[in-house]
Amino acid sequence: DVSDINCLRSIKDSLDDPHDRFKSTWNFNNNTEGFICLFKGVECWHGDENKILSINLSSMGLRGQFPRDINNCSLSGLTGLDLSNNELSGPIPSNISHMLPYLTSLKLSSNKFSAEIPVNLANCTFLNVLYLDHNQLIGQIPPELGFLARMKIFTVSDNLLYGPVPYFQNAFSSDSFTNNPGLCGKPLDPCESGSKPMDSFKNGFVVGYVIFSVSVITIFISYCVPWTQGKKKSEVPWQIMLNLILQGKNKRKQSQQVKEMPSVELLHEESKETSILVKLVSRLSYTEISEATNNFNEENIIGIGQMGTIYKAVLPNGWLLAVKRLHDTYLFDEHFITELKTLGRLRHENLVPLLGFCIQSKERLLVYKYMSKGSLCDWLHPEEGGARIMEWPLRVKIAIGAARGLVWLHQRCNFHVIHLDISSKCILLDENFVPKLSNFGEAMLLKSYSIDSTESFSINSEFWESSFAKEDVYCFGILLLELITREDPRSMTTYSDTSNETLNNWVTHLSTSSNFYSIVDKSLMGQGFDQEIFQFLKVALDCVQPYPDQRPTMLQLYKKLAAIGKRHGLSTDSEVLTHHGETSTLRRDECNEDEIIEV
Ligand SMILES: Nc1ncnc2c1ncn2[C@@H]1O[C@H](COP(=O)(O)OP(=O)(O)OP(=O)(O)O)[C@@H](O)[C@H]1O
Repeated sequence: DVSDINCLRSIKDSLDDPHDRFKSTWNFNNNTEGFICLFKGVECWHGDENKILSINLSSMGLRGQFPRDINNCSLSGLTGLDLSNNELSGPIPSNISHMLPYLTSLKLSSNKFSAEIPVNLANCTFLNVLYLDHNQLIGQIPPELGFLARMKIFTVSDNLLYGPVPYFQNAFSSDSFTNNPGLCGKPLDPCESGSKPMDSFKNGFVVGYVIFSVSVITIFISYCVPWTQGKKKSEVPWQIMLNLILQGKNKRKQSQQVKEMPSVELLHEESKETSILVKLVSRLSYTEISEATNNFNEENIIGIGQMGTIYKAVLPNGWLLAVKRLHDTYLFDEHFITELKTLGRLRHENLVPLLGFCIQSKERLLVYKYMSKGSLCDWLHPEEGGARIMEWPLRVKIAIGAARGLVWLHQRCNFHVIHLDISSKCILLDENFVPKLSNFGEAMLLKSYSIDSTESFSINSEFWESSFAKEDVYCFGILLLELITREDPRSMTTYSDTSNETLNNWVTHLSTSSNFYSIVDKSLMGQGFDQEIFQFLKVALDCVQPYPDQRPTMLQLYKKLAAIGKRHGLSTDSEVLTHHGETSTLRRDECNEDEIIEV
């Protein structure tokens, strides 16, 4: 049958067979009936007829994606396909039932298949055996698979699945579902009330949010990964998944990584140091990023910072990203690495998610989630002619959220992060105006505990407390003043060589100003918030005290702001307040392995 021969041709073309385990036996220079039945892994209905019954290409070290043109095989009724124990990646085709309608056995175990299990599999109504275990499949098991009445063997263990196990007519043992981050329900532990997506709106929202976050990443992977080289191709999904989903389950030895960090001089495309960065953040394809930004088209520029130009990137499916393209490789390599080694491994609701990076010859790219409302600076100081209303409650929300992010950075277990560049420019706002700290290019990463005082990163916590962290507190104070006065502290430093002095003069002027009303943003006055604004001002002035030990810690500051913000329905953060206590550092045994890590 010609179609079966073409089917095999397309499979041969689409799979990468680096060890030549099957391709050399698939010789098409033969026209005798039944010649394909002698191909390795091919079984025919009858040995003298070119009609394929099943294909078994397991354990051959094959690479590539699920063979897309396999649908030619459907005419004769291919019933078995075994691609298990290879290195295949990418999604399982969403139209698999059209490709292989007569499948009775599908074995895809131990590969790197990602994305969701296609619902369409439920239309392969003859399926008896379905092995999808040991892959990187995400999302829920489509409940429709439960309708496959003939299914005798089914396993999805060791994937990234979550949500309820569907009801199957043939009950499968728990082994079929183990080692997934969030599967529940028979035969596993019962789902907590709410883990079924439809139980309530709230829970539906939570599941939806997870799906949304994972989908963004997955889609990004599926568009960007196929163009990356060699082994990297298969590593990317794991990096992202580990960062975003399994953080608690699969924590890295962060303190060790502090020591392993690459130095600037050694950073180039294929260096070992670059591969260390790959352990932290996904390495992405230059071609894909370039395409998503319309070849770094001027029209895609959304901002120009000191370190680089920010482009809006649109993936083919419409998802939005922000790409920072560094201006000068040599000057900014250090910032580049610092951003990756700090922000790259942190996930928190008040930090902008850094999704990936790219190093290609002189290009250095950082890829972030797109924050649709831009930076706080853009809102407080719009371009000439633009007027942006910022009500007081919104400013309170932003201040508290940003403080929350900073407390989290200062109080982390394992290592602390000091931002050292806090300003309204580094606070990005998502579509709900949730503030997200960005620009970690100058951040400092410090080990929380000096287990071994000879280690270069060990540092006396008292010294750390009084100098570095209080630097962030000072900058946060300036930020609060900016929120209250709507004056741009940068404008005070731009034209002056003695910038700090000018800034200090401004602060002194504000703190000594006898007339509170003269310094507050006029648009805020008389709205019923005057007393609150005054309380904020007092907190801000505490932060900008000349001596670091006179300033509050970030935690104390956060608590004060949160107490003021209560009136606006902004709940205090129990994780930060009760779990981390009053002190600036925690004893190691107080460290909770599951620190707040939010997508
Ligand atoms: N993830 C993002 N999503 C949406 N817009 C962003 C994002 N990151 C940056 N921007 C926009 O690009 C602008 C420039 O950002 P960028 O971080 O490069 O410069 P900056 O804040 O001026 O800092 P610096 O000068 O220190 O590099 C921001 O003000 C913001 O409007």
